[in-house]
Amino acid sequence: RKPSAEEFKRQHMDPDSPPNSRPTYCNRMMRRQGMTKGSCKRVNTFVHESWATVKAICSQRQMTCKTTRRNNCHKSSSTLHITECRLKGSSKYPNCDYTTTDSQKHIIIACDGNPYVPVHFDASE
Ligand SMILES: Nc1ncnc2c1ncn2[C@@H]1O[C@H](C(=O)NS(=O)(=O)C[C@H]2[C@@H](O)[C@H](n3ccc(=O)[nH]c3=O)O[C@@H]2CO)[C@@H](O)[C@H]1O
Repeated sequence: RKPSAEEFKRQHMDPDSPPNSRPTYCNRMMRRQGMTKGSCKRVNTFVHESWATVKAICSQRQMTCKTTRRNNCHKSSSTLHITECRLKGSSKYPNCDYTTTDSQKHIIIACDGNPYVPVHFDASE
């Protein structure tokens, strides 16, 4: 599927819920957002900030992406509230079982298109 802002929002935006360290958050959200169909997505980060805040990262200085050699990545100037979901080793499809880890980290996203908007979550640090 072509990466798009809508795809980014579906996979990575959860502005309405505060950082959520309930252990079931990831199991619920990964299913609700459609990332456990066909296979269990291994790693996924949800960002508990507004779309305006995340969109604004695209105007930060561009940098080389961590996961590709493209240079349309941008790092947030401040740390953001995120929840990282990581598939447990013991998890067996279709029961996708995730760890839920809250943190406040800088995020690195790729932006594309006109308007120039977030399309890919690259990394956090
Ligand atoms: N520069 C670009 N510019 C424009 N587009 C670009 C660019 N780069 C890729 N795409 C496209 O994006 C699409 C895509 O899904 N890429 S993905 O690497 O698999 C996404 C990762 C991420 O969702 C998740 N993850 C990972 C770490 C973490 O901390 N948190 C976390 O959530 O895991 C996934 C796998 O790592 C794909 O179509 C690719 O072509």
